[in-house]
Amino acid sequence: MSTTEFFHKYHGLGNDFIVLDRRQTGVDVDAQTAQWLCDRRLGIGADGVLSLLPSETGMARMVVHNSDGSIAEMCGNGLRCAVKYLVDNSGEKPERIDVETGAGLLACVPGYGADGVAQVEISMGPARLVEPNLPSGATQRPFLDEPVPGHAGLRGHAISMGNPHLVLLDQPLETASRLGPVLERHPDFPERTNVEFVRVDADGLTVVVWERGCGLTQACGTGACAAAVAAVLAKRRPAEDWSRVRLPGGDLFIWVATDLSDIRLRGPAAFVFTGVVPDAPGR
Ligand SMILES: N[C@@H](CCC[C@H](N)C(=O)O)C(=O)O
Repeated sequence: MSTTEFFHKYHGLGNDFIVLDRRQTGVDVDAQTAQWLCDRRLGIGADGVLSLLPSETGMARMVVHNSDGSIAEMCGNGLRCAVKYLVDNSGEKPERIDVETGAGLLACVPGYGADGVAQVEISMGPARLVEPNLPSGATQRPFLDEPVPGHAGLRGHAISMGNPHLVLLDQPLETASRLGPVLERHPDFPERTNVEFVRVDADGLTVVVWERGCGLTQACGTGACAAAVAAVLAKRRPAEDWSRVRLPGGDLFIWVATDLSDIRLRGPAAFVFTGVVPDAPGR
């Protein structure tokens, strides 16, 4: 006998997610189910599934599945959506909540509007330059403004926000759909990578992201953070100041500590609809 489970659809600047509140059972979805739920023709449709699981240190532990079923260590837009779900359904208006993620326990400060949480500022933790999921994992040497092996003329910064990013500064944004899928699977990134195509503007950045496990998205929070970190390291944007990051779905605001020990992300989160999780085909 199948039991009724509700899903909750949210988005952050058009980067959309299915939230499953599994704090009672503690059971995550499997890769195949996540892939099917995200399918825009055969399932509910989303860029990812956010499973909210019990946590001893935070209000929940968030596990992120990309639309291809793979697990991501972290998701900035997804975390803002998870915070909106958790707070709006708590009956309280806390000044801050903590959520456990693959990038650590992260502090989230909700901003309230007429319909509950309207935006969230997250302390995303440090940007990491030497990590097992980056090229630096093999060399123990940061990969910053280096030629991308096998791609003449391309230079990149490899930055982890928990999840891996290859940031290409001054790379024409329209090359994202052609180069993104190839670079996502670059052999120097052992766990594949997200890829940011970045234009540096006078007052901020314009970014298109090819996301690992989902392709082009309307916005990517960790991608915006990685792009801002690369721009600070390249001395193209100031540290310790808010930068506007323009994405296809709208704007995020990013703050980078000089020593990269704290990166902050601010942006909106919106509720779309709730429904009953359908039975999987063939069940
Ligand atoms: N859209 C997200 C990132 C989601 C995970 C990413 N595709 C990965 O595999 O690392 C964000 O807003 O950060």
